[in-house]
Amino acid sequence: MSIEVKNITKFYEQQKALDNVSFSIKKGEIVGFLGPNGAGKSTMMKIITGFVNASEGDVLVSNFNIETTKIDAQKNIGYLPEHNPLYLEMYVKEYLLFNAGIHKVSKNEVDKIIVKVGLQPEAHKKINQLSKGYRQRVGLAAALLHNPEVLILDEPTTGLDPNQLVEIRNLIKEIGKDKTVLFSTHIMQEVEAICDRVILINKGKIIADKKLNELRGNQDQVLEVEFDFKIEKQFIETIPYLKSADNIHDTSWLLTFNTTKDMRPVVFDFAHDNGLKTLQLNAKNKNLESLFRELTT
Ligand SMILES: Nc1ncnc2c1ncn2[C@@H]1O[C@H](COP(=O)(O)OP(=O)(O)OP(=O)(O)O)[C@@H](O)[C@H]1O
Repeated sequence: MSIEVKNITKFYEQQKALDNVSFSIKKGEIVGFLGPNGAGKSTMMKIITGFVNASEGDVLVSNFNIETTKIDAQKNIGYLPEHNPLYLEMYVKEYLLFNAGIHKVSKNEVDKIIVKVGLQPEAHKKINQLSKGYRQRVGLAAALLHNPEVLILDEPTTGLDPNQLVEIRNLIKEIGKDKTVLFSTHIMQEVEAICDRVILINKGKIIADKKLNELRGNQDQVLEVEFDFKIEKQFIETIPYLKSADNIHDTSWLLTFNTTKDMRPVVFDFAHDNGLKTLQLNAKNKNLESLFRELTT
């Protein structure tokens, strides 16, 4: 395992920010850490990276305990904190060389990282002359310099315009091909765009830890269908996998199925075989965004 979080609880004085949180992330996974404001995402990331101590529990990064073997653990971690603290008066390359010095990384590596994160066009500028998207690239470059196995990115896309957003998401996806990545966000679409697993946290507790397709697969399938004639409910109930059928009005029905199989062709054939015409047939499934809202409110 690249990251193992075992029964972490964190108190800030009386307030419990994390409540017995456990999860593990395998080498090479990109995991979205999703939750509303104040859920405990940043606190969890600060504990994983060793900047804050837990009140209870243990974290291992690349098998090193973050509290008892902090230096070894931190060698394996690249961290982009929430507000990406950069020295704004420094030139991009100067800043990265400064970081390279701290990690005892060669100048050569700095040039490679600049190319990797697409900073070449802006590398000659001062950091305070850069757009937010390019500042994020500088933060990412600094996090990647010592070639860590694990990347912890705290809301890396917050405040970016739509173009920069797509660029940074693609970059994270690209970097994630050979790193373990945990990144936080409160945007479900972002998780869908970048990763295949999501850990959902709310009020300090993990409320879901699933592959995205499992999350989707757990949902009932809901179809809204309109026929050209009024029919009896018991007639509709002969359709397989039907969980419930609600008559919205005269000839329109809301059908809920308990299967992942696409039921639209089945409903269409049912109508055809029984001399009915299908005037409308729409999938009404909740998207993951509304599922997230349901789980966290
Ligand atoms: N240093 C601190 N002292 C006291 N309370 C804190 C401290 N840092 C965080 N908290 C509290 O702990 C809870 C979790 O905060 P945290 O920043 O971890 O949430 P988050 O999920 O990262 O939120 P956001 O999405 O808004 O960044 C919040 O109620 C917050 O007010």
